[in-house]
Amino acid sequence: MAKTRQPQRRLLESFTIKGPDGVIKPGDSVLMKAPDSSKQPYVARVEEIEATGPQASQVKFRVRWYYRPEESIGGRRPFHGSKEVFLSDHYDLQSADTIEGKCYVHNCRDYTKLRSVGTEDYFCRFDYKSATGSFVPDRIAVFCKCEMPYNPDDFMIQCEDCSDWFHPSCVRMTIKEAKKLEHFYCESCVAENGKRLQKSHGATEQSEEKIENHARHGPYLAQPGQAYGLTPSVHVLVAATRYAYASAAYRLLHRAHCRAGESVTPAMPLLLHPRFPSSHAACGHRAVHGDAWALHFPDLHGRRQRRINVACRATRAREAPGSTGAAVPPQQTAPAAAALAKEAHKYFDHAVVTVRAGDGGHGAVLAMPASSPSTADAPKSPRRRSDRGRRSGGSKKVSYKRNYDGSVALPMGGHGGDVVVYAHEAEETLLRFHEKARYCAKRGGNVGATGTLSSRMHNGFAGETLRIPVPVGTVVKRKKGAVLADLAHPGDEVVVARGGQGGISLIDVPEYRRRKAMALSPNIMRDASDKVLIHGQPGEEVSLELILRVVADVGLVGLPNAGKSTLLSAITLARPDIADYPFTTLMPNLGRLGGDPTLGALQFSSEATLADLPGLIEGAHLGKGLGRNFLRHLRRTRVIVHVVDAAADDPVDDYKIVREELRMYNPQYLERPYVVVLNKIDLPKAQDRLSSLAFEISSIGCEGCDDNNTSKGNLNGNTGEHNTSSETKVEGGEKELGDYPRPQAVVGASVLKHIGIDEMLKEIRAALRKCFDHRLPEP
Ligand SMILES: Nc1nc2c(ncn2[C@@H]2O[C@H](COP(=O)(O)OP(=O)(O)OP(=O)(O)O)[C@@H](O)[C@H]2O)c(=O)[nH]1
Ligand SMILES: [Mg+2]
Repeated sequence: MAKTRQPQRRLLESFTIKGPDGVIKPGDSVLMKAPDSSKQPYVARVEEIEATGPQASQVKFRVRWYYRPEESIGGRRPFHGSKEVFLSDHYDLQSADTIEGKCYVHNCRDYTKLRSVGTEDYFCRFDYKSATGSFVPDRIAVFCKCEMPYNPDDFMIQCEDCSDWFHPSCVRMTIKEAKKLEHFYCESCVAENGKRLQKSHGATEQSEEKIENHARHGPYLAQPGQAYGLTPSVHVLVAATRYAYASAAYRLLHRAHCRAGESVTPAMPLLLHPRFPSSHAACGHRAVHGDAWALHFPDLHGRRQRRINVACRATRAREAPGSTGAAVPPQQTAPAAAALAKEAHKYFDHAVVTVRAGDGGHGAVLAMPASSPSTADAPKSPRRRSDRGRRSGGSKKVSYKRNYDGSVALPMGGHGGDVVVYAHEAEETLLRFHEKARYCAKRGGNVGATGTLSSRMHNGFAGETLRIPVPVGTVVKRKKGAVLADLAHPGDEVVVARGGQGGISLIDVPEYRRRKAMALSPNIMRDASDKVLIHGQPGEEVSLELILRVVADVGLVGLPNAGKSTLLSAITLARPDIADYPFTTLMPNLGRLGGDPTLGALQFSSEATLADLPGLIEGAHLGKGLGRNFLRHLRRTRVIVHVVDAAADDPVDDYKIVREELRMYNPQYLERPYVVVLNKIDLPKAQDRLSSLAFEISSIGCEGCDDNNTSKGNLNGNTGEHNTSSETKVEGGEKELGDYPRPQAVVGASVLKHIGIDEMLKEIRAALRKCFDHRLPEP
């Protein structure tokens, strides 16, 4: 039998087809006719050109197919571009007749730089394994807060600060609006802005630090007329970033030395408290808008005198009254004013924060694995013929996790993290919430985005709950809304924002396999609108108001310098600042009073927490001095202790001033049991008039009306209070001071010299016991 000779095969360097740019070489990309003319042509890369004869029909192309997203297992995903193709490991031999023309497959970066994208332009960023449906690389960088891989078809905007990219819809903008933007800053950069503003003053930071150090190591008594020369730029910076500092100092000056009509002069001594810069000292104080003035004080070692020119919310420059050149030039005050307007007051007991729970993680569109029995039903297409054998090889039944009803349990995106606020004993103030006012919990994890359904597939991990500690006694409420919780005890907590639910996963199956797949799971992807199901739900975002009410049984009140802090330090282990100038105490100090050993423990044990409040002055209820900010802290106290300086000019008047301020702020404070301590009786002036003072004070008030005072009063800290959203002043009661109960006791003491302490403690404990008595149910 004659042998048939195989035609000799030779490789060509190029082959020319009809049309412009018709020379095709190995490595070029080509479009190849689909068997169905209504379909898009296939894209392939030419590997070799071989010819078995001179005719065109005898030329064959060895090609490597590019897959379109629709043709891949798992199908098109939201981040796939319309011109995206994947370079597969699927090789084929195709006749030269099937080539339609040349095309260009760019890498992703070059593609995004194209000025115009023609019909023959494509891009490729993944290699694709057609047998398993896996991609190389299997992970790519994600952008935007929705954590989507980049889709070149989607318009995105870039934050000028952090350089992150965002979809306009994810930052609540339309594409049109986004295109109009000249500058864009993302939310987190805007929130950080305050800090950045300060950092931008790098050149002057050192001077500022010195000033802060100086203030921290005070107090200092400045000498008049001496100046420390800071450059003009520094003093503007001081005005811009140290508002609390400046205005607090100003207030002291004003309080101590200025009467109506007088103005601040540089000849006045000035006291600076170490805690001014970081404390709430300036809260409630409103220096005259546009005022500029000079502060004089020695440096840390007392060697040099410094002068800082400051402007308080200076919208216009004006010469400091009687100052030695303290006027702030207008061109320098303008930026300062802008910065000042942005700077918030720093209340230690009030803060507004925004919290955002984590978004739910995304589910995924999963493909049935190749080993699924239904794969055998795939239609026969010329280009898939070559790898059919490989894919249908495994007919082993795959076991999946199943729900109770027998359907396949598909993995879900992780739940977004909740936000919880809880009371923690280690926290003392809300000051840190002025530094950082936005808190975000973590989002849930996504289900593997390029996954194929397998029995080992897990749910996305749940976002961690964000737990925010606040001081015990903090009231958490929605901003301008309802109270969510009163965290009065350590460990109390409230969930303020709930994380979003994770998205579900879907099985993506072609039409011909759908019926079988439906039997497997109810989550069969039908159309593009199902995307919503796979996206995790957004986490809640709420603005919260945090209001701290000190939790104390006994409140110490009195004029500045009366000796409240000294009293606290004498009977508890607390060590508050004590000094012979007004407003030494700027924040309430707490101390724990031990139980009375003679009483035994349990309910009549007189263990109690004492709060030493900053000094009250006349007009405190209207915001004068520091007092009004702290009157709210009496809300939870059961007993009030009035500390009166018995050596003062008019102690009775001092006592009445404080009582009147309490009445004007909240008349119910006057209904609580109270003890008056006539302090400083070690001084001869006080000793001489002690008995007359005690008589006079104990006769202020009505007899007999104190029997029911504790029941009306706030025994548990809330009863009968005006429980409004913020601390509301109860305007003027009908009653006069004389209509309220008399003191439980008036005791003379010298807390400094430890005279009369025992008697004073006995009276305080008796008053506390009285409260407990009223709390007990009737026998
Ligand atoms: N002689 C005498 N001086 C006292 C006595 N108690 C307090 N002082 C002095 O009074 C001054 C003021 O004391 P503080 O305890 O700081 O007064 P305060 O009421 O807490 O003052 P503010 O915090 O400013 O409201 C200090 O110099 C104390 O030494 C006392 O019993 N006798
Ligand atoms: Mg004090």
